[in-house]
Amino acid sequence: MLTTIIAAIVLLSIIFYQYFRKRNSFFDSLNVKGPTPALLFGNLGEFWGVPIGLKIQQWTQKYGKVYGYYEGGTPVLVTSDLDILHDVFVKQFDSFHGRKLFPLQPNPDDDIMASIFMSRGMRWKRLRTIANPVFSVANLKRLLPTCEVSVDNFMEIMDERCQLGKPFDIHPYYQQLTCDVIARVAFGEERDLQRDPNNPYIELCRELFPPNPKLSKNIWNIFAMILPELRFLAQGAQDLQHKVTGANAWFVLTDKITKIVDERRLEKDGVERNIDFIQLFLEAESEDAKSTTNENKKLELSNMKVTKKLTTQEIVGQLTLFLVAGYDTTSNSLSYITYELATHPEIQEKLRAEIDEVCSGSAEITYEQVSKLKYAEQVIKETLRLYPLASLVQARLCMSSMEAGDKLKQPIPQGLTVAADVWSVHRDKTIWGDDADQFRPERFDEEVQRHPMAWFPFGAGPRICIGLRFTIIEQKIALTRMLQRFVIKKCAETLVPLRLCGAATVCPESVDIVLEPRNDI
Ligand code: HEM
Repeated sequence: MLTTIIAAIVLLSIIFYQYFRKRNSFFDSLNVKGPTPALLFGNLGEFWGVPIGLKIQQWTQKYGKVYGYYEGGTPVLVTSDLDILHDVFVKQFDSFHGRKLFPLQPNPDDDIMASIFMSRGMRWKRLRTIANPVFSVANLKRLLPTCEVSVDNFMEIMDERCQLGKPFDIHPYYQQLTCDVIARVAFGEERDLQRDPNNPYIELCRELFPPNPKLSKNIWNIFAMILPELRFLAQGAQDLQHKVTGANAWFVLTDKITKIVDERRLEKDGVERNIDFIQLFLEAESEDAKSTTNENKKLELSNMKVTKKLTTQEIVGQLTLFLVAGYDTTSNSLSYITYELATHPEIQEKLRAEIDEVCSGSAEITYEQVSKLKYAEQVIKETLRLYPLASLVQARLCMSSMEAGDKLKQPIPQGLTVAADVWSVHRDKTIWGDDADQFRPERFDEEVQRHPMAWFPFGAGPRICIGLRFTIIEQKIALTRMLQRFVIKKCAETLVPLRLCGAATVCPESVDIVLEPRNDI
């Protein structure tokens, strides 16, 4: 009996060992280099304590512009080659319309709440076609006054911080601001959430973007990464855990937002409201859930017709995503900008001069004024060049085997994830010059012709960030009000250089500054 058990254990060990070895030789078979994977974990262990985007950048320095690593059992091809990136994100979109799959995410093809972000194929096309007009110039103009209300409330808080005259970390305040803005424009929130200790969203949002994710919270995630074939077991275990300990932040948020959408539906006609995303989505709503089924196959964008209808669950899915996407990215961007302005007083002065010239004397900021803030736009672009904070999501799943770029010797196989190393591209001296690591917004002023993939903090191609114009407006309004009133100063507590952390996005550990009132007005 004992001998049989030992023999079985030995046999199983040999089978597992062979299986993991074969799995870890995927890139060898494609003749693609990369960091050596550990038998079970692949290269997961190397992400410990380092944001993934930055680890990938370090590997690029070692292995070059195309290499592969293993996220547990999932091989990921990384590239910073501009032509391959252009093929994957733009030219060959029909073969790369799916995003990288996260280990425990619901199946994007049949999740009834799938957002634009997660969906793919026909379903993505349909959701994107419906959501695009929400961010049209006409709607952005209508949303601008709502944004201003939030920024005015934010300025009151900043006034108080200024009067205290003490250093403080501005990042959590920007998080409150962007959460408030998106809650107003997405689902018509009217309370000032920035001062509300019971803000129903902020802690949930923070939970979804922890600066230093704890292993214990992600145990099922890690299990699913190591054994993707058994992810259904991890999924079941996680569901059970949620039943016992309470749902995770995403589901709590979707519950809250479902209630808001339901209440709005019951609202009588004629209630006066600022325009918001719910309103815009409800106009495109339908009960026809069947119209959402996806055909996860090669897209033929040019021949595709889409039904302009949304189900209630889809509305909730989109709103939850907008809240989460709009909150974290924009607050990080504003924090990085504040750091750069504090450490580059001459750039801050130049930006202030532009703001004074374009916006002086007007109580409200108009869309036309925002559009004239060219230097502000350069400051935002340069910040996002140095800190492409959302690089993790700049990846695609190859939906059908495809040749990409001239430098790959064989087609990219179906099912392989291709990730962009945006940090390396954005700091590449051959693209940006010897001062690539310096903060110099003027570089976006020059008439230099660059490759279309040289700067892409918002992604590229048909799946480029839908909130791009919205976030630029929001950031310009916040910067305008800040510089109209204060001088942002670095202080002994300012971490120079910044320490970066984060998981889903790369964020500054803290941005400690002092606000001084302007003495020239
Ligand atoms: C500084 C601010 C922001 C940055 C850096 C950023 C960055 C990105 C990136 C890199 C992507 C992936 C693009 C790709 O895969 O090619 C993305 C997608 C997306 N973003 Fe943003 N984003 C920002 C703000 C926002 C805001 C304010 C919203 C909504 C209000 C938003 C909504 C979305 C959505 C819905 C997608 C998915 C688009 C699709 O798959 O079709 N983002 N964003």
